[in-house]
Amino acid sequence: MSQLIRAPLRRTGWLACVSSLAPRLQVVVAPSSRSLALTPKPRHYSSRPIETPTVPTASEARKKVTIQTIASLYRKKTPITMVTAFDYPTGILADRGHCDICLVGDSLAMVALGYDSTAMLTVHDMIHHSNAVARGCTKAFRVVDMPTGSYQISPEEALTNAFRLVKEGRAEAVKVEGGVEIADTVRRIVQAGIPVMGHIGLKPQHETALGGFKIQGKTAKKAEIILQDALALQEAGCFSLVIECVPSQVGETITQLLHIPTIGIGAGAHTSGQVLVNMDMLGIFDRFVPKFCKVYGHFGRDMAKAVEQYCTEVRNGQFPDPESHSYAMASPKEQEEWAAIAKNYTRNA
Ligand SMILES: Nc1nc(=O)c2c([nH]1)NC[C@@H]1CN(c3ccc(C(=O)N[C@@H](CCC(=O)O)C(=O)O)cc3)CN21
Ligand SMILES: CC(C)C(=O)C(=O)O
Repeated sequence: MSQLIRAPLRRTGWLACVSSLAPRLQVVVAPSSRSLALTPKPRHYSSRPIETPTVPTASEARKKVTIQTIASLYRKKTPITMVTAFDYPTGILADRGHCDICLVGDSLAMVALGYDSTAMLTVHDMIHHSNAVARGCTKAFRVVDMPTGSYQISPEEALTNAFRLVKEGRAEAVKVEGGVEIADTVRRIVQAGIPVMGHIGLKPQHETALGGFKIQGKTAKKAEIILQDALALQEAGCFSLVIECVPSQVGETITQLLHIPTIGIGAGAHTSGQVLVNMDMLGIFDRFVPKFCKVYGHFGRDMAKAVEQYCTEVRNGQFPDPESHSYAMASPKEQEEWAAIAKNYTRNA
């Protein structure tokens, strides 16, 4: 036991979980080589635990969020929380933050891949990112954006691509932007058993047609078109709708007129839930910050500071520390022998 887990003095964070599992795994004494191969071996980490644990244990214990959980939160008028994720660590973050829904949004094109818009993303890109998120996010309900061009050609092609996101990308639901014009497509996907989230108001995939990321529904007539889109998507079977960048009154009234939950982003305080892009609310993406976004931490700045400090310490010899960040030979005797061996070698010019 002591050889397998060299218990550090401070057992915190993930290492605490690993070492607390170890005794249970250890009592399995393998009677044959076959079962030996099946016995899970505790992993040995010689690294120290991180100083500040990031795992509140209660979060690990929380139940899987399903589509019924979402419906139940909506019935109880409990605000529904959604945050975006695009890879393994941000998927973990969605779970540890106790988010109900984790959205693999196509905003990842801008915040994770550095594109100027979401237009260039492919189904393959979304599968790649969604899979990484699914490895980190196992509790929140995972919704994956269908990239532009993957659902507009025909309902058949949309269904094929939705199934790819489910089968290859482990999506639990897909999200599509649009209204009346995509209702048949939504119906087709829903009938095949894949939950669909709609997205109305500002549709970032229509950016060039709209002339930019602009507030939608500022006049009563334009707000009514958004309402009609909402009703068409509800009718087609969407389990929920994102409403983006509309006046609060529009977000509120549409929410009141629907019997499915609305998730707002820049749609005021009276939608059934809220969503933000992770890198915006963490203060990491700073190419632009939409007015609707609240920045909850300045991690971009802090991360840059940390990398800068590391470089400074390497340059001035402070890192690595000869004790805490370095390894020793097996014994002083081995060390002496190694020095003696090294003397037999000369440096090539
Ligand atoms: N980082 C990031 N955050 C997002 O929320 C986001 C993306 N990327 N990419 C895809 C879409 C684009 N979105 C955006 C982007 C910018 C604004 C924005 O700056 N809007 C103006 C409104 C201007 C007006 O019409 O008056 C604002 O001032 O908030 C809004 C939504 C939302 N999505
Ligand atoms: C802005 C949110 C709702 C989204 O669709 C995305 O992240 O792509």
